[in-house]
This record gives sequence, structure tokens and C-alpha cells, in this order.
Amino acid sequence: MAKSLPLYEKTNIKRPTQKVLDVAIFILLVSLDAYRVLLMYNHGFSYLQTIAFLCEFWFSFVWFLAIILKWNPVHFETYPRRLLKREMELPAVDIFVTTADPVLEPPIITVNTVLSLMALDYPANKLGCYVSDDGCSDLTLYALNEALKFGKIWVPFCKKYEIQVRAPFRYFSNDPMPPHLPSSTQFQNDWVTVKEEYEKLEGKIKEAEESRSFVLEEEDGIDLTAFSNLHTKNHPTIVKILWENKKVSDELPHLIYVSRERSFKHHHHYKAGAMNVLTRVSGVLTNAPYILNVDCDMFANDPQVVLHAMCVFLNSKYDLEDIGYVQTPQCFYDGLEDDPFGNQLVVIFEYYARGVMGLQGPVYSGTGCFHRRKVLYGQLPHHSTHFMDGKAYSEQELMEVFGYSKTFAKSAIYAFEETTHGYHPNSRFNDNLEAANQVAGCDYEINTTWGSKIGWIYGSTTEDVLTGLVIQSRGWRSIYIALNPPAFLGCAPSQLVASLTQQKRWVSGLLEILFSKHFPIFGTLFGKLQWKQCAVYIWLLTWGLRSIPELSYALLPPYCLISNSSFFPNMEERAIYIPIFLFIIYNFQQLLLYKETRQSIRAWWNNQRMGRVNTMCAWLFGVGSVVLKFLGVREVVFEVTKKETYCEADLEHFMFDESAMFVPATTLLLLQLIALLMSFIRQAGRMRNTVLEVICSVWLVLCFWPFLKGIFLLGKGRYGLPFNTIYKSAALALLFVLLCQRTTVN
Ligand SMILES: O=c1ccn([C@@H]2O[C@H](COP(=O)(O)OP(=O)(O)O[C@H]3O[C@H](CO)[C@@H](O)[C@H](O)[C@H]3O)[C@@H](O)[C@H]2O)c(=O)[nH]1
Ligand SMILES: [Mn+2]
Repeated sequence: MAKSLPLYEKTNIKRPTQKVLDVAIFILLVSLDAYRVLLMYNHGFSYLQTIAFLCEFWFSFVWFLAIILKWNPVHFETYPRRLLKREMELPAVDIFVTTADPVLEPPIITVNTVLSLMALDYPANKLGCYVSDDGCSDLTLYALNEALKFGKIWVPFCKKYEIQVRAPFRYFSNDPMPPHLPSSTQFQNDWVTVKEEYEKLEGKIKEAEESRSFVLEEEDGIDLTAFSNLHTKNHPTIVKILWENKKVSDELPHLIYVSRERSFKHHHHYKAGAMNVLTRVSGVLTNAPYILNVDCDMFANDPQVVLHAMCVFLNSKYDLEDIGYVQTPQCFYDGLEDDPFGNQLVVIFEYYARGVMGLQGPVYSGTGCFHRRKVLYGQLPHHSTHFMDGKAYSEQELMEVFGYSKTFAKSAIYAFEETTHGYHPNSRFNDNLEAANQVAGCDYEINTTWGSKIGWIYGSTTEDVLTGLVIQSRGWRSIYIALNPPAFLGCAPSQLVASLTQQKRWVSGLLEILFSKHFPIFGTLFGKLQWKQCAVYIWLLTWGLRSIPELSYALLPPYCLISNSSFFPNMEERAIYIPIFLFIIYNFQQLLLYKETRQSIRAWWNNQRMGRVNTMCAWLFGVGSVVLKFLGVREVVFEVTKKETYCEADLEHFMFDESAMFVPATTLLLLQLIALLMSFIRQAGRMRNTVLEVICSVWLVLCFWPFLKGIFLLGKGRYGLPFNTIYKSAALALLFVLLCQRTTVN
């Protein structure tokens, strides 16, 4: 009987080769540590050996954490057809889309994401789509409203012909009609009409963007006066119901625009603040028991994705007791060939996310994630109705936790009970519009636990990881589902600077969590974070710290070459095989990962090179910005990534700007070159004692090759490194050389 068939199956993935290599590398690392200790034991203390030891010890520690993380990879297969066969009412889902800047995030991108979500294969009366606009732009509102009109032909078209890709810009991107589509004349006519309509929509939005003037027709019933003369960082709440579904399952889902109140007096907590506002606004309007959230560029690429997620949640009552959220991987469209900036994250999601799935479950990564509302409201696992933090709360007490809106407190009670259709199925939005405006206000959170215990947690620019950590510390598990083709597709930064800025923000955000009261070990000691999961979080949160040992280690070869010393075993010692094997096996393993995920050798090289560039540029500065934050000098800010609908050719080149981020990498490169040159002149080919140091230096030069080009292209527009960066780096490099020589004299 269909009813008894499970909605998902969990299988363990076997990766014996990877495991063997992982362990081999770990043994080699430990041997290297032991070698250093023995050396110092026998020959006395040395600064050089101590630094080398500390760095290598750190690398071994990180590797150990990574082994825990990757050890039990798991795959989840979900069966939406079986779900549909179970004759049950599907639960409502509120969908949150966040956008923050109409220039960096062009409205046409947001609109496509919204259209893909409105066209999902799920009863439309069960979906509510909320768009948060932190840019408070009438252009975004206008674009959404136009998109809604187009949606009225797009959604039926997609459903009628079972179109797979439901973001129109992707669907129509191959100009001729896709070959695999039905060939009936009716379809072809429809296809042409819909395409024309989409082009009109695109045209209208483009024109509005360029001319900054547009009119909403009277029949739209939307008043734009709220936007006139407002400051985008200081304005009242604007909530617009663009579409209210009249409980018809094949109509369009609800569509609501929200621009929360902003004021100079209140911190707005970036995306986390926006998500909390959406949680409350949706709470008083639809109050669906499940929440899906995506960034504005992450369109739904599999129309059945909600059904897939529901397979996990609705499989059995037992699952509902402790599954908090379901995360899909972040995948990107139009990735540049061979991933020049190493930001496609394929290996991270395939090996690491699947690995964590075998533990307490994936880390929440901000987009493409389904949460249960009551989990965000602070409920503990294994407590059904009405409980938060294990206690029953009255409406009055709920108002103390959730803020002064009575309507919201009432809705929270429904949320804890997790009724399938959400809140007050018979009321209309208009009845609660006032409450919606109220809960989106700046001061609403004062004296509540929003951002500290409930909702999206404040205090980090990677609010996603922090929120997931808090949820998992309460004992919730999470599930990772990786569909093929990917459930959501978004836009990865297509240029070096944007990519580094993103890395820097991630790293600072992660460190903000590491040095907060949410330090994962507390979650294990005082909460319900499993210890292996704790190791995963430590591995992740310490990303930025890695830049310090990596930088120190990268300085050792040039130091030795300049000062005519060595820190690796020399040719006469058998211990020389340790670093040699380490280097070979490590790179072989990495190559294998790229081969297994069907990426090219070039992609491996680019990623490993970007690994070094990221640590030396972005991560180091990420550490710096957190230090400045803790010194009270400057807050860490959330710099939004620029999004594009398509990528120009020629982007695979490194393009530089005036940013100080490029100084450490350029310095490091110059140092390797000077050191190689000096040692070559001094030893004239007799480099028996420093073979490994030379190899390391050459390897680093290869990693920073694009910077070398940047030096030669000095002044040639964005391809060259700015003069400023070069002379600062040269000065630093010379200083280092002088220091090295002084220490050898002594
Ligand atoms: O004040 C703000 C700043 C950002 N955003 C939104 O946050 C999302 C993510 O911003 P983006 O610039 O795309 O950052 P990414 O680094 O690409 O985002 C990843 O990393 C973030 C921080 O870890 C997560 O929040 C995201 O979900 C995750 O996709 C976008 O939809 C923005 O519109 C806001 O709503 N308000
Ligand atoms: Mn993004």
C-alpha cells in the first residue's frame, strides 16, 4: 500500500579511497609534528622550528576536524510521488525572498526568483510569497507588480506544459525553442506569446530602471506615494499586498511586498533583521507552519522542491519530533569555465555538507532552506503543542517574548500547534494589515527575545550559520537534500574583488560567532549540540584564523632562503619523505575530489590557487575587521554581493582595485621572488640543503601568478595592480628581507 512506503531513503555513501587518503595525510602530519618535537628535544630550542611546529600542529588539528566532518557521508533520496499518493492535506509554506539594493540586485533578478516560486508545483493556496526590500525601492515594487501580471500567464503555462525551469530568464535564454518540448502547434503558439510577454516585462523594467519614472495603473490599486521623498535608510514601514489568493489551489500564491521600517537610531541587523520582520509579518497574515527562504538571486530550479522537502518532514510523526530544517546546496548558474575564482563551492557541498548530514545535520547556509516555524520560535524537540523552552506560555507571557502585538501572540500559539493551513483560515489580509505594519516597526523588538533567542539570531554577518547553530544546540537535527538538477540556482560573484569581499564577510561573520556566547563548545556542554557536530562548527568558525598560520608558514621558505637556513629536513635525512609524501598525497587527493565531481584539472588548480589567495587577501582582512570590531573601532558591515543575469566573457582574468586586501599577497609574491633570486646567486645551483624551501617558494609563485601578471600590467586598467599596492608591498618585502638578514647576523 502506498501509504506505508517511506517518503525518503537514507543511504550511506562509501568512500573508501578518500578515507584511506584522509588517514594517510593525518598520519603524515602527525609525523611531521613529531619530527619537530624530537628535533628540538635533541638539538635544543629554535624559533624557526617552533614556528614551523605551531603552524603544522594547527594544520593537523584542522585536518583532524575535517576527518570527523567527512567521515560518514549520507545521501537522502526523496519521493514526492509517494507523498502525493498519501491522501493528506499538504501544509502551508511561507516563502521569504530578501533583496537589499536595486542596483547591486537588479529587480529583474528578484522578479525571476519570485516568478519561479509562484510557479512551484504545490497548491497555490498553500503558498505565500513575501519579498523583503531593504533597499526600499519603488522600482522593485513596480517590477514585482508587473511580474505579477506576467505571472498570470506564466504560471498556467508552466503548469500546463510541465515546464522544468520556471525562472523565465533562464527558460528563454536559449533563443530557439528548446528541442525537447512538445511539438504541438498549440504549444508553439503559447510559447511564442509567453516569450513575447516576458520580453515586454523585461523591457518595461529596463525602461523604468533607466528613466526612473514609471506609472502604476489605477487598476493596479497600488499607491506609490509612500515612496516619495523618503530616505532609504530612514523611513516608515511599507507593506503592500500585491496579490491575495482567494483559497483557490490553481490560482497564484499570495504575493506581499514588505519594506520594514528603518531609522538611524536602530541597528537593522542586515539580513537577519529582514528575516525576523518577514517572520512576524507572515505570522500575522498567513502563519504557515513551514518557511522556505531564498536570496533574491536563488530561483527555484526544480518545481517540485517543496514536495521534496515535505517528504522529509511528513514521512512519519517520529521525524517531526526532531527535524528542525531541511537544507539544499547552494548551486550557481552560468558558472565561469573552470571556476577561476573558486566560488562554485561544489566540493564543499558534495563532501562536507554530505558528511555533516551523517552527524547532526547540515549547517544552515542562508538560502534554499526550509524551517519549521515553531523551531524558529524557540521550541525544543520532542515537545509538541504549546511549548517553548519546555514550558507552556500564556498569551500574556507570549507577548513578553514575542513583542506587544496581540495578533502576533495569538498566531504564535497556532504556530506551536503547527496546524497545516496556518493561521485563521477564514480571515482576510486586510483585517490584519495594521498588525503587519506594527510588527515590521523598528522598535517592535525592544525588550523581546527576537534576535537573541528566537528567529534569526543577531551579532554575526553570517546570521545563517549562527541561527543554525542555535537551533542545533537545542537538539534539533537537520537534513540535507541534494536534488539533481539542483533545487535552486543562484548567482556567484563573477569577479575577483566581489568574490574576495564575500569571503571576507563570511570569515568575519564566522569569527564573530566563534568569539561570542554561542561558542560551540558551550552548545555541547550546556546544550544539545552533539560533540562531533561541535567539531564541525569549530572547523567552520575558525576558517579566518587559518590565515595566520598559513601566512607564517608561507614566510618560512623565503626567510630560510634569505638567511641561508632551512626548516625542512635536508636530503640526508630520511624524514625528508614526510613533507614530500604529504605534498604529493594531499594534492592527489584534492585532484581526485575534482575528478569525482566531474570538474576539470584546471578547476582543481584554480580552486587550490584561490585557496591561497583567499587566505592571504580576504581571510586575513576578515580577521582584521573582527579585531577592529572587538576593539570598538568599527562594526563589521554586510556588503551585498553584486548579482548579474549573465556573465560577460573575459571575466576569468584577475581584475584588481585599490583595495588594501591585495597588499599581503603581493608582498608574499615579491618576497618569494627575491628569496629565490638571492639563494640562487648565493648558492649558484648547490641547493642541497634547501630543495624543499625552493620548491615551496616556486609553488607559491605559481599560486600567485596572476599577481605577477598584475605587476607587469601595472597601470593597464583593472588588469594591472595599482601602483599604490605595488610600492607598499615592495616596501614591506624589503623590510622583511632586512629583518631576515639582521636575525642571521645575530
Ligand atoms: O541588509 C541586508 C543585507 C543583505 N540582505 C540580503 O541577504 C541576502 C544575501 O546577500 P548576498 O550579498 O547575496 O550574500 P552572499 O554572501 O551571497 O550570501 C550568503 O551568505 C550570507 C551570509 O552568510 C547568507 O545570509 C546568504 O543567505 C548566503 O547565500 C541577499 O538576498 C540580500 O538581499 C538583506 O536583506 N539586507
Ligand atoms: Mn548571494
